[in-house]
Amino acid sequence: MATTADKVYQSDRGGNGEDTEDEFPPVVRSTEVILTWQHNKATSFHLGQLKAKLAKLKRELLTPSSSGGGGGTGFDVARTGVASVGFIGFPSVGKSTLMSRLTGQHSEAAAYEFTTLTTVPGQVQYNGANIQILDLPGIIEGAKDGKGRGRQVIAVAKTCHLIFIVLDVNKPLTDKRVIEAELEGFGIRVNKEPPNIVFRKKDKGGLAITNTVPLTHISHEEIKAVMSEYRITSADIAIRCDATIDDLIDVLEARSRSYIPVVYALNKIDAISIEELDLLYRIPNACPISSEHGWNVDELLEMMWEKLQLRRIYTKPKGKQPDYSAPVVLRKNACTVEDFCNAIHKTIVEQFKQAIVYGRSVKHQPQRVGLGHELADEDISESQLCLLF
Ligand SMILES: Nc1nc2c(ncn2[C@@H]2O[C@H](COP(=O)(O)OP(=O)(O)OP(=O)(O)O)[C@@H](O)[C@H]2O)c(=O)[nH]1
Ligand SMILES: [K+]
Ligand SMILES: [Mg+2]
Repeated sequence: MATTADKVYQSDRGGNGEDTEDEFPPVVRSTEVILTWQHNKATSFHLGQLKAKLAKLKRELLTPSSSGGGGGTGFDVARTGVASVGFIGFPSVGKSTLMSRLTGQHSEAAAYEFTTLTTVPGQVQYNGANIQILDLPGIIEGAKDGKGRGRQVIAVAKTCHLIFIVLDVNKPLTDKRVIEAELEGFGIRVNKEPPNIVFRKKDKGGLAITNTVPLTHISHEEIKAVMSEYRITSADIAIRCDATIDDLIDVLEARSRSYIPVVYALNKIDAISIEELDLLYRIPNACPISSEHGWNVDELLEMMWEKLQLRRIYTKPKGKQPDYSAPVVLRKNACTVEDFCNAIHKTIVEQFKQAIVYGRSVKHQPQRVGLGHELADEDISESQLCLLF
């Protein structure tokens, strides 16, 4: 009796010169399909399980208690301002030179590696907002795994609202990918939104997996494998994006993930040609600069402002013009009228009834709004006295 392999062999040889496709018996072809499918199913399950295992191990490695000093405590500094920006990069790319240039705060810069040995904080005022800048020691490849003091350095960056990845344009562009991988390995997600997956654990009822878009990267088998690795037997999993296994794991590991915007500061452009500079401008989220000469740092600050997505709220004394010189600056995820009140004084909310707001967040100019109302950038709110009526 001819085996499948025999038939494939015969078929490959093309029989009597006839069309190969026609000679292939339909029954064998469907067996082939099933075999491949079963193989993939097993592989998928395995892959899902392995990825989940790996993610769990990594998390344990990054938890300070089990890692022997993996936390950022040693390098952390007191936070000031409405947002903080951390500098990450290989040694001697010019982080400290940039720090001194942006903030006026001196941070030792020199031609030898590891000049900076601890976090150096500074501050920049931009659009009326105080923004903290953190110059950090250089990291090397393998930092996330404990090489050098990289883990403490990346742990500080993980608590920042924005990261500047500083790169030396005279070095290979592959350095960009290496640094990104270091951050990713530490649970930082670079210029990414959390995956659109709603996960709800339940006491019973098994796994209910739904998807609103076709899934091209992940099968239900893989999802089940990941869940089994996490010992989750009952849950609602609503997938609303073309998710990968890694996305699913990111949702399960949400507490150890930080979604942080990144700007690539491509430094030392004074050492390259105009043609090379042209190429650098094509890199997304990048800003070519020369820290030493102060070239294009204005554009870098503009990008910083854009990425931080801060909102300026101007106060307006009743019957007078708004005070445009000193806005109350709020972050996008904390910009309600309540946040605004708390930014002025904690006791305001207790007596609050309504606020009078002018600007893009309201339909009518002005409009009376409650504590939950979200304010937009450059809104005007009548002063605290008028909040109470
Ligand atoms: N040509 C040129 N050299 C620069 C520029 N910025 C910094 N440098 C030089 O690069 C060297 C390293 O600068 P640092 O600011 O100490 O670099 P760093 O990234 O803070 O280094 P570590 O703290 O050791 O990680 C110094 O010799 C600087 O003068 C620049 O824009 N152009
Ligand atoms: K240096
Ligand atoms: Mg330095």
